[in-house]
Amino acid sequence: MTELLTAAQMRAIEQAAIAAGEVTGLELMERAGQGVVAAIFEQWPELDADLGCQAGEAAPRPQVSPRGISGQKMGGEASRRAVVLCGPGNNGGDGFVVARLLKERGWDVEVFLYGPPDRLPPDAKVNYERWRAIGRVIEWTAQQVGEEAADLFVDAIFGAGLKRAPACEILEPLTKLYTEGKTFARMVAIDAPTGLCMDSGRALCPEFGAVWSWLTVTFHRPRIGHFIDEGPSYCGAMRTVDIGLGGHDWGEAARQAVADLHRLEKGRGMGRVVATLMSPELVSPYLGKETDEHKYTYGHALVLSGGHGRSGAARLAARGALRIGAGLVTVGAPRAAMIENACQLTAIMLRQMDGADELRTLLQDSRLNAVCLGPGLGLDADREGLVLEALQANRATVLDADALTQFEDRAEALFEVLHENCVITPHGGEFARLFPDLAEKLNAPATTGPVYSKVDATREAAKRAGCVVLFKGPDTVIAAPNGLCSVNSAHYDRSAPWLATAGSGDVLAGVITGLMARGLDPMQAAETAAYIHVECALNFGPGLIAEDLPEQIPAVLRKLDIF
Ligand SMILES: NC(=O)C1=CN([C@@H]2O[C@H](COP(=O)(O)OP(=O)(O)OC[C@H]3O[C@@H](n4cnc5c(N)ncnc54)[C@H](O)[C@@H]3O)[C@@H](O)[C@H]2O)[C@@H](O)CC1
Ligand SMILES: Nc1ncnc2c1ncn2[C@@H]1O[C@H](COP(=O)(O)OP(=O)(O)O)[C@@H](O)[C@H]1O
Ligand SMILES: [K+]
Repeated sequence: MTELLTAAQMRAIEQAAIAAGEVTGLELMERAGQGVVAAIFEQWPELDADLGCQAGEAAPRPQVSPRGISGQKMGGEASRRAVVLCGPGNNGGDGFVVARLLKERGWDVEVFLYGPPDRLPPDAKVNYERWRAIGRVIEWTAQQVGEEAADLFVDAIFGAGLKRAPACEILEPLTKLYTEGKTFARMVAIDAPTGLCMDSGRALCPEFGAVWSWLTVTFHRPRIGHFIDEGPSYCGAMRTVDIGLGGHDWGEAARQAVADLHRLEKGRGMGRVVATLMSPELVSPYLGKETDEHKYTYGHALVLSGGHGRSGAARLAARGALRIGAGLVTVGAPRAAMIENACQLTAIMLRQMDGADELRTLLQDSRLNAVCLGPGLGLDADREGLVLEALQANRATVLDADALTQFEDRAEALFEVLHENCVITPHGGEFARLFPDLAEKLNAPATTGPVYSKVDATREAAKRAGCVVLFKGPDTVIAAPNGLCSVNSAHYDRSAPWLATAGSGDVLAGVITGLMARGLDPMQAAETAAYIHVECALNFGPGLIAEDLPEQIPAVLRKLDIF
């Protein structure tokens, strides 16, 4: 399990290990530098002379292309030359270690320092001196940095200590190098690209953003900002290096802290629960079916259809619910949409259902244990009654799309009736309709950190709504009212841009509904569905349309070893 930490939590873990005498700061810095160098050669093996690669060989295309620009062939003349850009703190200290280790491997290394050497913190100062014994340090000038060329650039300017937007004289020359294609070769960020808030994934400098990197190497555990918002675009590819802090099981400690809501609210200190990064181990292990059971064991999901010509979204959701293993799935359609639904449904059942009264009658059947409303539902006045009726019936309920938009400007009315067995699944626009103040905070320009993040916003929304909120995107954030939070990332090796297709969210809503029909609690259903949804997209690959998603579920389940 991967816990995503805040910068403050990471600092606390380091300090605890140092205070306990397990390790010194200097040792951690040395391991960090070693880890960065190892990660560089893992990412670009052609740079490792020991592997016999030729100097000046072309760099492979990075896994993620900042701003979509693909990797470029680098100049051969300047091969094995590194430019290490050091800042005034311990991030700079890591940079001096990297410079020394590269020099020891025969590299030509140029080191720039931003800030006066006599103000470096102690560990960084030691490594500055060690470097000075073998190489020179050039005082930072924007002009000189902007003229550099190298096989490898190392961003060791700011990491976890970043408090405000870096000065223009730092970011401007790096932007110049980037736009001129010089850092296309290889730019590696230590801990984080300079300028990126590690808690939020937001860049602090409105003019220059943060440093576009091809590889970011962080330590112990990734931070939240590596996985949400703009973070992944700036980070390029991600590697997390073990620096020997493994004894601190922060993940478990953080989960226990959930019980203490007072501590949760204290803000960004030690008590704040971290988010979890979704991974296969966190997918519910209870998705298989047992030999002796029958269909009603696995629940009966009801998906409400929109009117004539608007019923496709409900069928997508229903298909998702059935494929994930709900025992039975019924589409409830208004009279006008009965024929089109009947023509296209087979294993999924169909019931005519016009209006809230008929929904109430239908839900007298207690076996209908999960309801999905929203996909294609429409915004007619009577739709609100359907949503309220479904919520009053106290079933596991998933609200998406129109069921959320319906309550724009009247979100409080919805929050009053939402209950703890609900999941709401807004995309950015729907989130802003229900939580305009949170969306405003999230989108407000920020120049000082830590910045209010998508994790903060989703957790606050869940608390306010009193149910699980799944805030969609390539960085889907899922939060429960008790503060539990996870991030389902479709970045790095899980990049799934083909999910940006009409109807994919409808399938997700259906899969969550199917899982809740099967008895999963709302948080687990939302997390599991979000993970499987991205896996389906990855399994299918390019050309994906929403109809393909449910059809990938069997293969994804097999891959997860679920039978
Ligand atoms: N001993 C340790 O605790 C370890 C620290 N490590 C490294 O240390 C880094 C954190 O070091 P620091 O806490 O010294 O912080 P940084 O090196 O990230 O920042 C240096 C200092 O710059 C100042 N600053 C912040 N924003 C600024 C701005 N916009 N303009 C000018 N100055 C600004 C702050 O006072 C900050 O303390 C990590 O990112 C990691 O790279 C690693 O070596 C692992 C071990
Ligand atoms: N670039 C992307 N990478 C990965 N997932 C994405 C991307 N864009 C959208 N998604 C996912 O696709 C789904 C889109 O849902 P939504 O916006 O509700 O679309 P629709 O209403 O058309 O179904 C969400 O699950 C979202 O997380
Ligand atoms: K950095």
